[in-house]
Amino acid sequence: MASDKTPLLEVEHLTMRFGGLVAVDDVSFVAADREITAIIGPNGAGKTTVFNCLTGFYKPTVGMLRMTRNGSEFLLERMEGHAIARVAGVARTFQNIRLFANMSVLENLLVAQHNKLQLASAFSLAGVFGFKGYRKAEREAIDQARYWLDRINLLARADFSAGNLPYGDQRRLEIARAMCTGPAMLCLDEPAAGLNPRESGDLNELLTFIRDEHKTGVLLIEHDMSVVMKISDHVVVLDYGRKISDGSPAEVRADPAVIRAYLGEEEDEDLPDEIAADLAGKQEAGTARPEGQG
Ligand SMILES: Nc1ncnc2c1ncn2[C@@H]1O[C@H](COP(=O)(O)OP(=O)(O)OP(=O)(O)O)[C@@H](O)[C@H]1O
Repeated sequence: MASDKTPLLEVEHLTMRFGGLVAVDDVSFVAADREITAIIGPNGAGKTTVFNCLTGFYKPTVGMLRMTRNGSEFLLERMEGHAIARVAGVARTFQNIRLFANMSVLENLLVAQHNKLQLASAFSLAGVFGFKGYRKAEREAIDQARYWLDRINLLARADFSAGNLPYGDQRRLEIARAMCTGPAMLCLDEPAAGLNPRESGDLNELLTFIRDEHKTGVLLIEHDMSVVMKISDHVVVLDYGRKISDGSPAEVRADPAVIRAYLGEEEDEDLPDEIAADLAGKQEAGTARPEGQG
């Protein structure tokens, strides 16, 4: 473990089997609070399965997932997905964009705050009668949405249909939507997929802002090494479901086990430096922008 900071998420001996296939095999790591932790690895390494276990999509076959929020501990493997999001404060985005394409940009951010508004409406009565508490909650939800739209430079397009935004803006709107839920940990599944270099730069800036200004832990699955190596505080590497490396970006980048996993090298402890340095470039070249986007 690379960091001595406060643990936010402790994953212990996580194993997920699908019949005879072991998608995640005895993986342990710690993601610290207020840090960006990246989970990387070749296709099929088990990264998304880890996310699915964390967010309640799957019940792990074995293992413990302990989340600490404001001094309270939550065992995620025992919780339902909605409680993981609402009580433990784990927010997530997916590999494919899941905005409400026909709703406006602003509405997408208000929908994310539905739980808060529902509580304030006493499950509809106070909302129907326009009670003060509800109106206040509604104003706060709009303020929160406007704050994040300003942050991602979409305030002027608040009334546009989300589905008509350029691809990179949609990606950042998804992150803003997740942040409107006030999470303790933000889980992002390949947020840089399909982004051009300028959009990747904007993404890096947004994620470091979330970490530094909102003191939120970020867990990131990412293939784009220009993003991973630039902004991560800590990198965990999976291959065939097993953890093969865990450390700072520099440590992981120079780890022969990681280079072998990515480049398919034979056992060789003396890999030349340029191959290690090449790792970033090769991964970048492999990232394709989805067809018809942006
Ligand atoms: N619901 C499922 N049922 C059966 N096998 C699954 C299921 N989900 C994932 N797998 C398998 O588990 C393995 C790990 O998949 P996973 O999607 O977690 O990998 P990944 O590292 O996220 O890959 P990628 O980078 O391609 O998204 C793969 O062999 C995949 O086919």
